[in-house]
Amino acid sequence: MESSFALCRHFRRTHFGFYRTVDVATTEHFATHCGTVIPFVDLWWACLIWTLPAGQAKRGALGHMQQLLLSGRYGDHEFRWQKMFGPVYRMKGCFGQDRLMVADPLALQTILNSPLFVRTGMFDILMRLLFGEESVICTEGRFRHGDITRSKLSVDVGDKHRRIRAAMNSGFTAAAVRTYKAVFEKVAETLSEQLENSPAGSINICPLLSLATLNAISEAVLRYSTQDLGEDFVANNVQVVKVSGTQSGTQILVEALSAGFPMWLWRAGMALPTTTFKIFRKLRYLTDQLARRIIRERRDAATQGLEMNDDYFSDLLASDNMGEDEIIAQVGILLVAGQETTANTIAFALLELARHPDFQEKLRDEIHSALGTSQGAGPYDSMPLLNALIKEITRLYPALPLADRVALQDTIIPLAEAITTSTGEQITQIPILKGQFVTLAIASYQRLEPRWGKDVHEFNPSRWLDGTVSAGDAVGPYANLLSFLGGPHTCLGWRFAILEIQVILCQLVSKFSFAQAEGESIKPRFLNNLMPVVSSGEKAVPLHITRL
Ligand code: HEM
Repeated sequence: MESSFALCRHFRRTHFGFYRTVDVATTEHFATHCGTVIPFVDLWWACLIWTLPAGQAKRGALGHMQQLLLSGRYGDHEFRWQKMFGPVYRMKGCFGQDRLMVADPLALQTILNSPLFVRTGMFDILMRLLFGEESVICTEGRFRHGDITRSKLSVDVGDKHRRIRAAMNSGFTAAAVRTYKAVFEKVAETLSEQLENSPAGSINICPLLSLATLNAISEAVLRYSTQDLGEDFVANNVQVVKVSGTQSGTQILVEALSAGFPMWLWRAGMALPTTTFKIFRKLRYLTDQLARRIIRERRDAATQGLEMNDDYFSDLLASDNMGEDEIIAQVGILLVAGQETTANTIAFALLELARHPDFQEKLRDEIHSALGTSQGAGPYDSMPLLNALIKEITRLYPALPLADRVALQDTIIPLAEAITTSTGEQITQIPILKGQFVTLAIASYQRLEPRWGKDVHEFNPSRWLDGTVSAGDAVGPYANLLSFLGGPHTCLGWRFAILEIQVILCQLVSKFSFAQAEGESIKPRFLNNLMPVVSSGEKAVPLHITRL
């Protein structure tokens, strides 16, 4: 450890001239993360920020966040910085905060698997407010001096996460997910009918996909159709999706300032009568009611001796691995985590198919011959073009292109490849000081030329078939990508999402042809999720869809 501290001091002197050691005790006050943005408008801070002289002062306060989060197309600046500075570099967050951008695979793997790095910032707060402290995504505990000691954080809380994850995993193993195939096929059929009945002209496929993916999770995991969820639930869900997809410089600054607020203040803030908070409060209320209803029904069925075969919630209740409150807390995260992420992935896939009609045609041929011989679990995993397409979309459009972490103590992270520092020195490991903010640059990692090929910014599914992609270490669970993250918090539903995407794409491409709507430029933007946005700033993928 001695040498690592020496290296830290050396690194700090040479490369972080003015870098400040943030004491763990004060980490929270520096938790001014802006990597994920939600439209909370804290009135006091908003007023204060609006009083900043427009233009330069605001841009100065935003640091590099302006370019990182507000560029016309996600990655315009970030991918250029990576080209200029390599896979690890320093940048300025809001109000002069030092941030380390990390896209090196070994460094990412180390951080994701280390208890010394915890999630921080608005994303974390949002998850706690929406789903509660018992939900699997929040069981890590928020790092607050006085609340929790460092050893407690890494041992007790890690144990709780492991226990809940293990119990929840029963519905997301490869075998369990295969049983959802019929549900996905039914969802894809409903979607096809909706497309057939849509008026002629271009159709924005995003709202239909959002409903389809909500339907898939609800049917597969809860055994409820969207009708069973109720109109109120579905309408509020549409609102949640809408309010989550906005962003501005003021919002980023407000969030940067308020991300360090204690949770009790945030919870109290949830009572404010703003539109956003009302929608979020309703989501919590409705998911809580829904969860209680499900548990009541399952308990009643058990009392009456009714068999509930392959029912996820009956299994959770029977297993005794989670308390009732813990089970209730998982309903919201399950419904929300897999909805927009999956819907946007399918929307980007259809968009790229519309942009590449030749590939679309070849894929259609593959689907027709594979589905003609379909047996049992279906041929989805053995369709090369389909899977190359899904991997390529997942690479280019990760739902979460950035994730923020803070270091709980001084440590060293190794690099897969040496980097050259500002002083010309070559280093193969980076000393990290406690309190350092680290951004996991997921989208940048997925555009590293040595790993994915020279044309990393192009849509080229063939890279997955012709040996261009280098095997490398297993960083994430799927195709070495980090779109489903990695480490203990790897997406619980990644297999579910892949099968759902396979089934929906197969049905749609076999029945319809997709072409771009003229004159519309669609770009990926990061508004909580990476999403397709049209020139008006709205989330949309308008396509000409023709029944074959
Ligand atoms: C293309 C679709 C999807 C993508 C790209 C995706 C991505 C992610 C990512 C990046 C995380 C980590 C978030 C973090 O810890 O900061 C995550 C976590 C999670 N995802 Fe997904 N997800 C997808 C679909 C799904 C589906 C369909 C479900 C469930 C049915 C699901 C359930 C979850 C849950 C429960 C977690 C929390 C896991 C934990 O903290 O242990 N996801 N997902």
